[in-house]
Amino acid sequence: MLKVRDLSFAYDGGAAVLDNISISLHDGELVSLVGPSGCGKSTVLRLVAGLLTPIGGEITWKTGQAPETGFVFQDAALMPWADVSKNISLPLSLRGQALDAKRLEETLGFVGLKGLETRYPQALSGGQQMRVSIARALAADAKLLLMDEPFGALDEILRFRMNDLMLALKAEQGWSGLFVTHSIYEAVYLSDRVLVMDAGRIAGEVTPGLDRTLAAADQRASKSFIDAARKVATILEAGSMVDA
Ligand SMILES: Nc1ncnc2c1ncn2[C@@H]1O[C@H](COP(=O)(O)OP(=O)(O)OP(=O)(O)O)[C@@H](O)[C@H]1O
Repeated sequence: MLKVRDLSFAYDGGAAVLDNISISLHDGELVSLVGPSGCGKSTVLRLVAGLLTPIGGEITWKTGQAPETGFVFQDAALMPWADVSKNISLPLSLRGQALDAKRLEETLGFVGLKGLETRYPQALSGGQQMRVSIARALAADAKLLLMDEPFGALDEILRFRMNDLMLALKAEQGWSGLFVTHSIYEAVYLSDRVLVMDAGRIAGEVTPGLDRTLAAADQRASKSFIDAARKVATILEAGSMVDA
């Protein structure tokens, strides 16, 4: 779907924040970027989203142009004046399109929000708000999700549930995703591949190869999971600590 080749970037003529980064993302794949604070993870997402222009290298798409893309951030960033339905249809409304009732119903079902369509954000729990944010990203038939620490502010129990929701949605809908996280375990649990970043470069890559037929708790206790987490941790330990 996406090839990032020898990408370099600096903010406002300053020192390089990314140094010759190369990443590929295949159709239907979820790839995580994990690394210490300040190593450049969010900058990669911003470049892929076209919000920043690289100073070197290139980003190319299989189809010649970026696919329909959805964004999910740590802050659910819902509009307080709009109910759940209106928040979910907002990206399409901004493009002058309407979200048809069937698609809205389907999307609410995917994220377990049926019955809450007329609630306002302030009357939703943190997990429900995050579900609205995910539904909003998916409602416009996104083929690519760019996710920046989406579950970083949630407690661990809710975070586990949201991880399972993402896996179920991906299996059902087949989108691809780039997922930024500080959590080694979240990266391993969710990803087809984990890219370990350190100080503006890719320091290593780990393919967890988990058996997706296992139940969540068994998955997290499986040898593949523990081995993959150890490999990611070892690469991180060998790197420098940006901002430490
Ligand atoms: N708008 C900006 N202007 C100048 N420098 C920036 C800007 N945004 C980020 N940086 C710097 O670029 C570097 C990479 O930042 P980035 O946000 O991509 O890192 P990150 O790995 O996502 O960090 P975190 O995990 O803390 O969110 C950091 O040194 C940061 O201070």
